[in-house]
Amino acid sequence: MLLVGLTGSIGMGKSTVGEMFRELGIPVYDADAEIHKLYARGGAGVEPIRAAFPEAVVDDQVDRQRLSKLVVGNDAEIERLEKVIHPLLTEGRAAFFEKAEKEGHTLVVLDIPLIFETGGENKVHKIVVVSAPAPVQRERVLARPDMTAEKFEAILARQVPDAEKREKADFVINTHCSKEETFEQIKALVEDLKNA
Ligand SMILES: CC(C)(COP(=O)(O)OP(=O)(O)OC[C@H]1O[C@@H](n2cnc3c(N)ncnc32)[C@H](O)[C@@H]1O)[C@@H](O)C(=O)NCCC(=O)NCCS
Ligand SMILES: Nc1ncnc2c1ncn2[C@@H]1O[C@H](COP(=O)(O)OP(=O)(O)OP(=O)(O)O)[C@@H](O)[C@H]1O
Repeated sequence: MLLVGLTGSIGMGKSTVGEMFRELGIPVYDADAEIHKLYARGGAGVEPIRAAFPEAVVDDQVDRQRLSKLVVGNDAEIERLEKVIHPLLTEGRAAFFEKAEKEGHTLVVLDIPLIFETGGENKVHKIVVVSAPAPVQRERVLARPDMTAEKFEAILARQVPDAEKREKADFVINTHCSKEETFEQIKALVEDLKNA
């Protein structure tokens, strides 16, 4: 089974492109959605996080904002968090692969926002990076509710730069165009990958 990593910096169109793969019948594993499930009330991550970061759990669920304040920008604390979360993610991913294999899929997509930042690039066969010019990215992100220029700059500063992602990619999807045009790029890419 061919494992394709999908990534891109904030606002570049990763979620939109992930949906396009799904529309074409390709199973997509969404790392961020899995983390949300782990952190929700009753999720498998709540008690392990409570043990490691007691202040991050409120009302029996993980408060991402609080957790973020405790770990983001502190390498040692991020590492401590990853030691708790990554084994749980690995379990869920194994279940995803098993299901896809049973259903006869030969190609799956893993939507992993921080694939380069977390060393995930060695765990997939091909990497697709979604990209658009910086001013387009900025305009998209600043249009979101609760977003400020400061917040955007802080997130950008912690992500591997777009230029470096593009360099490391096997395929770059341009999202500075209509969604129809992006969908055409995805259809062509899927044909290429299936014939690879
Ligand atoms: C730290 C958490 C709570 C922050 O959540 P929040 O919703 O506030 O923001 P988001 O997820 O977009 O992350 C914001 C920024 O935090 C930094 N960051 C988050 N996780 C990591 C990490 N594992 N390594 C390095 N930087 C990280 C990045 O700079 C990122 O851009 C969350 O990202 C988390 O639980 N991360 C641990 C799980 C993980 O390794 N995720 C990576 C994707 S698979
Ligand atoms: N051709 C295109 N392809 C993809 N997205 C597009 C395109 N044209 C406009 N957009 C818009 O750009 C925005 C990209 O948002 P999306 O949530 O897909 O990005 P993301 O990379 O997943 O962001 P984040 O990293 O914050 O999760 C959306 O509002 C989408 O409608």
